[in-house]
Amino acid sequence: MTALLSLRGVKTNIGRYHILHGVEFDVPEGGLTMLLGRNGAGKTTTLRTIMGLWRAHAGEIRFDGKDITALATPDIARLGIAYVPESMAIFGDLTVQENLILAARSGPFDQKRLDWIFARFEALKRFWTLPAGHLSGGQKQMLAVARAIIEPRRLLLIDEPTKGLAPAIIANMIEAFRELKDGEATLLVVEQNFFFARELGDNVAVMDDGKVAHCGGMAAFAADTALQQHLLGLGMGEHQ
Ligand SMILES: Nc1ncnc2c1ncn2[C@@H]1O[C@H](COP(=O)(O)OP(=O)(O)OP(=O)(O)O)[C@@H](O)[C@H]1O
Repeated sequence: MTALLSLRGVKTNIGRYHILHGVEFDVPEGGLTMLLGRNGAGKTTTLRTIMGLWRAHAGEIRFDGKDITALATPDIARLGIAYVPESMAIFGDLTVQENLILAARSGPFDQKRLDWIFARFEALKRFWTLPAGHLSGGQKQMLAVARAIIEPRRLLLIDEPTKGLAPAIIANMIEAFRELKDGEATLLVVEQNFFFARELGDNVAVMDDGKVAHCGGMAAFAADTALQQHLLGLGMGEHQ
């Protein structure tokens, strides 16, 4: 399978701290790659570096064969890459509707797509005209994901989408991500919820101390409790 995104020898410093020490992995086109690792391993920094929000000072990031390492964030977004940060990038003073209007950059909503989002994240329909700042944490998370998928994207970078979500909404998110990855998009998802990771991941890259320590298929990783113990501290079956 060809790689839609590939990182080679990526090093990122934040101020005087060396955070990424030569990150290397591929995200195959189509399907979902899970980026796992202990707290502080460098997962968020990796997503931010791909998006140009931190600058890689060494190495190379290629998207669809093009070197994007030195591009500015808006130019990276224009190539069809969307990023949902852990801190939920939504506008609290604007309504749910206005948040989605701003995210739909190419014009009016595709009603079929909006209905598909409403079917999975019903609260967004219910609170359509409410300022987003009034939503619960989980509902804000739904809105942040909805903003990223309101238009078709080639690659979605999503940081901990299930954080603070009730199990029923996690099930809807699994369904939405499964449909996206089987259809138009490739996904790279940081996740701590191992049930979600195992359910959805086709591939996995596991970070440890600013590097990728393991990458491969999710099925093999999910079956290897010794490797999980070594890289994550706990087996995936122990986290539910
Ligand atoms: N703005 C910053 N200034 C200094 N150090 C930072 C900054 N942001 C992150 N770091 C450090 O970089 C390292 C990697 O952080 P990062 O957020 O990428 O890890 P993570 O794997 O996403 O962790 P978590 O699972 O806890 O979110 C950590 O040691 C963190 O303290």
